[in-house]
Amino acid sequence: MNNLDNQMLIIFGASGDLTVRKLIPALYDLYTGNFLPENFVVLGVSRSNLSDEAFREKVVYSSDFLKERIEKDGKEKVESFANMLFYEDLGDSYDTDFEKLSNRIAGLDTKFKINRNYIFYLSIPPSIYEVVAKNLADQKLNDESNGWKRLIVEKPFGYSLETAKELNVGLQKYFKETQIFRIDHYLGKETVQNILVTRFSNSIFEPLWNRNYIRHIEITNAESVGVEGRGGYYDKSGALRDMFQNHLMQIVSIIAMEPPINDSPEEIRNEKVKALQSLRIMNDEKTLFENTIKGQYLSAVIGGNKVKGYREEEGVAADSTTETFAAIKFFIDNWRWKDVPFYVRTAKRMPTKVTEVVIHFKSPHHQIFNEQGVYDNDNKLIIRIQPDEGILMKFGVKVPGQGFNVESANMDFYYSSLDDGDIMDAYERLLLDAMQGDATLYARADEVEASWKFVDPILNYWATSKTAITHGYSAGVWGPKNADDLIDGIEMWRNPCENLADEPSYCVFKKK
Ligand SMILES: NC(=O)C1=CN([C@@H]2O[C@H](COP(=O)(O)OP(=O)(O)OC[C@H]3O[C@@H](n4cnc5c(N)ncnc54)[C@H](OP(=O)(O)O)[C@@H]3O)[C@@H](O)[C@H]2O)C=CC1
Ligand SMILES: O=C1O[C@H](COP(=O)(O)O)[C@@H](O)[C@H](O)[C@H]1O
Repeated sequence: MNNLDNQMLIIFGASGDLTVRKLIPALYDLYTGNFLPENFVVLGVSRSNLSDEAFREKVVYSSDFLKERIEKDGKEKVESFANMLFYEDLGDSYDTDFEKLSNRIAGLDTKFKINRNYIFYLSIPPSIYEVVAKNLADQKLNDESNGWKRLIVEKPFGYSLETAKELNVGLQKYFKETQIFRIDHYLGKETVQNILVTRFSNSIFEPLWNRNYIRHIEITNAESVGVEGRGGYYDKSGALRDMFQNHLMQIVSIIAMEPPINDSPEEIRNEKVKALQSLRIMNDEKTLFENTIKGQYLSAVIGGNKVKGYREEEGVAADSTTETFAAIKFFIDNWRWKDVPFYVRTAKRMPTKVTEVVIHFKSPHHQIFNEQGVYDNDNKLIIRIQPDEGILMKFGVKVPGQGFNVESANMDFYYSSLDDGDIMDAYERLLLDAMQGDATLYARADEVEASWKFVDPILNYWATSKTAITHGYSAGVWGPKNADDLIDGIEMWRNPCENLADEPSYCVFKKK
């Protein structure tokens, strides 16, 4: 048990996929890890008609996502967790019944001495975020004069700059910005947070972290899966909205930010937003044509199995031009990053699941030694966000023997090598932070808007211009060939696993 305030987590959309697959397992792990407050209640809310018992059955006892943990922990532990869960239905519409909901919350509050500390988690379609915020406010459930109130909002946060702004205004009518927690689960990943520590607690990195020493920065987010039954949603979204605008822009902001004066949520987010506000907006057709590539996966046979092409997926239009691959080259116009290209790509149906940031350092000003083998004359710092979380440093060493020949060597750190190397799941970490009132790892309104401001012109260009071609790529390769043209005159994308001897841990798919 820890010293968190007693509190209630009210999940809207409690019958949905996210609750079952992510939120309840994260809460279960917080419970078994003794992270929850002494008195803690979860109230699930949806339109479906469920009793408390039926809700517990659905999200705990018959959960595929808890199966292993439940088997390990035994009946008693599971029951005591399940007994914290309650359910209330809201009828057919989220427009009514909030008085009934408010009464239920008050009843549970009194019974479990919750002291009116509430987190409302919106795990519902974004179209009703504002309605729920309003209805909560009508019931004074936003009022912090007695107990604190927090509102967690799921992605997508808007569909464009305009809709994101509208949503911010809509929510801020009822909740103060300090009460609003916009979740981005990439910020909950240990390795994303570790970028801050790597940069700002090591005097060997930060002095080099600028245009004087860094040649370019590359970020790859690859998934081997396709749209996995989410074709209907994905076809209206695409890779740029689904991954780039939020998760990858968050990583960019942490890589690019200036040192904050301390580690408070506001200071860290102040610096992140400044980096996002310095993104060079691409407004003309020529720049957009030359710096953005979109692609869509085609059917292929992978490991003897036929994999569907994107347009054959359920819920996807037969003539869809929605991108499942996006690669963007861009610049950050500030003192630190002048003329340093950032190359960022994200895609589904790639050879493996991997997310990594590669800092490519410049070559020494004057090279006096011979190169040998694969040594390509520059140092690389590779931050493995997932899987095999860790950091790989590539540097030149002398080849043993006569002369001064140089080859590339690795210094490789794996989180799993730490004694306490167990990594908290992102949702577990983010829920715990919200329970503590720590918004560092949540996106602020201005960050979201700055990111949309950069992404909007790309989306508009892709949606309207004849020059914005959707390039096909076979499922299971590293995207369309054209994406290599983005990296001009330097080298190709660093496709992980091309040199197996170099990075064996990454590359299970190749070793099979
Ligand atoms: N699933 C995931 O992995 C991820 C989801 N998200 C976001 O989380 C949120 C929830 O996602 P997910 O659980 O997958 O969604 P689901 O489609 O599973 O639905 C979530 C809940 O919303 C309720 N609901 C659906 N339509 C309406 C409606 N028109 N009015 C009121 N309630 C409705 C459903 O319950 P009922 O019909 O009983 O009311 C259900 O409980 C979304 O905003 C999504 O974008 C973000 C990242 C990942
Ligand atoms: O938000 C999303 O993220 C997942 C990828 O998350 P990860 O933690 O497994 O890297 C992605 O599959 C999904 O399309 C997107 O909506």
